[in-house]
Amino acid sequence: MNIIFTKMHGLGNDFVVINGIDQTINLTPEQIRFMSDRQFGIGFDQLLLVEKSDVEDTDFRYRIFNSDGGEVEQCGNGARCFAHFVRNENLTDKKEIAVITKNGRLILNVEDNGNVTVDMGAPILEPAQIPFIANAGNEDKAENVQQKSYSIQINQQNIEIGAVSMGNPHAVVIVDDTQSADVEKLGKAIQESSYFPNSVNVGFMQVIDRQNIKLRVYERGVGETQACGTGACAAVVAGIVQGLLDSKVDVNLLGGNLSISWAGDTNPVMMSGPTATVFKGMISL
Ligand SMILES: N[C@@H](CCC[C@H](N)C(=O)O)C(=O)O
Repeated sequence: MNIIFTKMHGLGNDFVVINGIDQTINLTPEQIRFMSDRQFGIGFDQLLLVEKSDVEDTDFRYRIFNSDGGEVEQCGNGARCFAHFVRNENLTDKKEIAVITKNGRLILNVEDNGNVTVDMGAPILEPAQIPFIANAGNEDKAENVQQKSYSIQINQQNIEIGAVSMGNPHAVVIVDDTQSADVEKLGKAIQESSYFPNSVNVGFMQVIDRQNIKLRVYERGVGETQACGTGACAAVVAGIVQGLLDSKVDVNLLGGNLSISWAGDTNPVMMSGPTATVFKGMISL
């Protein structure tokens, strides 16, 4: 099988994007893992598959696979790349594009300056829906009820986290300095803990001031990436809930900056940022 793909990235979070409307694509997790390999394959953090939508008032279906081959609910940087991809492939000429993901509906807006603003929907803070088990392994502790932050036990240490779903699960740890944070060791330990039954993306946030944060993210199914769009949204939501941030925040990730805003409650989180197309290619499987 020959597959035509486009390599894209959003702030260095890189993707292989495949037009599954003009090509018949059925990939196994093994094939995705092979393609994601940076030595033996193409190399990417996520594979994005564009399909026709069977949902009313929605232009496309947008499927997301991590480099470990697992299909996931949401990808913020990917959504921005997706918007440019469907326009570049002449699949649409719309500037406002509605897509359905495993998690629900997203609205993408291609701005005149080329940036894409995504309505990421309202964040979910209710533990059971993230899913997050606040009292895992210690059922006599406080119940699994919504709090501003939670203390969890990781490697015999108490770690304070914010827990947020942006369609996919996120834990947010506040650190003094993202540069010296033990992103891989702590990220992996939180991911593997019984607090998050579906695993979790772990963000390490340094609050610079009320409108600026630095963020590194250890992603589920990938490891540390240069940027994570849903991670940026989750970190800003966690910071706002804890009273540390204003409603509009610049998020400085390893690969560059995203602008995130949230007016609280059931309002949607808005994410704005750039995308880039790197090359087009064909792979034979
Ligand atoms: N890089 C993404 C998130 C991709 C999915 C994530 N690794 C998960 O498993 O939930 C983004 O930009 O949001």
